[in-house]
Amino acid sequence: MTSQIVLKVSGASKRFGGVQALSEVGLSIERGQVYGLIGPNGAGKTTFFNVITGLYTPDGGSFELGGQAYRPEAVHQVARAGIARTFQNIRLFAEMTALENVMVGRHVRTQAGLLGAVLRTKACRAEEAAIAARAQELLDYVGIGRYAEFKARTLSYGDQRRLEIARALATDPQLIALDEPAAGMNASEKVVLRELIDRIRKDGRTILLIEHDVKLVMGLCDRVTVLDYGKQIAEGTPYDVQRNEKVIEAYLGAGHKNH
Ligand SMILES: Nc1ncnc2c1ncn2[C@@H]1O[C@H](COP(=O)(O)OP(=O)(O)OP(=O)(O)O)[C@@H](O)[C@H]1O
Repeated sequence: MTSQIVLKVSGASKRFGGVQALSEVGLSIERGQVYGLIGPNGAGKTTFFNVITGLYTPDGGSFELGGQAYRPEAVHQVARAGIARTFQNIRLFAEMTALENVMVGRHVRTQAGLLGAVLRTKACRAEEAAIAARAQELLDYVGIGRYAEFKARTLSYGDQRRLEIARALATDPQLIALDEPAAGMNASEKVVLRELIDRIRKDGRTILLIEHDVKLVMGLCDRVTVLDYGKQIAEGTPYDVQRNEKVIEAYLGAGHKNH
């Protein structure tokens, strides 16, 4: 039976010199949930993402994905284990087309070896065609299918963010981690983004989200963890955390620049 808990993290810690960026942070995300990670600037949200996706080596903690222990030691291992992510500062291949960007994501899940690719074997060509077809489907799914042949850098900001989501979906992840997907979007782009995240959830995916737009978080998330100075100060439904005194203090307290 597949586990109902997609991601389980306990005691995740990470220190940078004198800064305890993460201090014993733990959370469990159930299949089909949209889970929010919020907190003021410098709270440790990006560090948490970087730790679970293998970009930073944690100082401590245990990590399970789909009921299996995994060690977040390298980005490609984590991608294979089943976490895909987007970045706060969009990271696309600017000179490649939208379709090619998504095809790169899909290659995580394919078999053809380097030799096959070089020799252009029949099996390899068939696989490549299937990858392209699936990539086009994903571009259609996120609403930018008509830009398949456009270079990534020529797309609008909102469309580049959608392209990153399509690329993440291409790896068929157990968990999709979105790092500030609404950053820099205007109000109408946010509405479309919200619909897209809702659709991804309805289609059975599980989503972890860092987001500063409180309205978006409160409207979309099933549960929320709040970090402050690397510590987890609250966990619960959006309704509950909004009323939590520690959370109110963290956002309103001195020393933080609020969004
Ligand atoms: N690579 C690094 N080297 C040194 N310190 C770092 C590094 N990454 C993060 N930090 C520090 O760790 C703390 C947490 O930073 P982090 O970026 O995780 O916060 P955040 O919640 O994502 O903030 P923001 O909302 O501004 O993106 C901060 O004090 C930051 O300066």
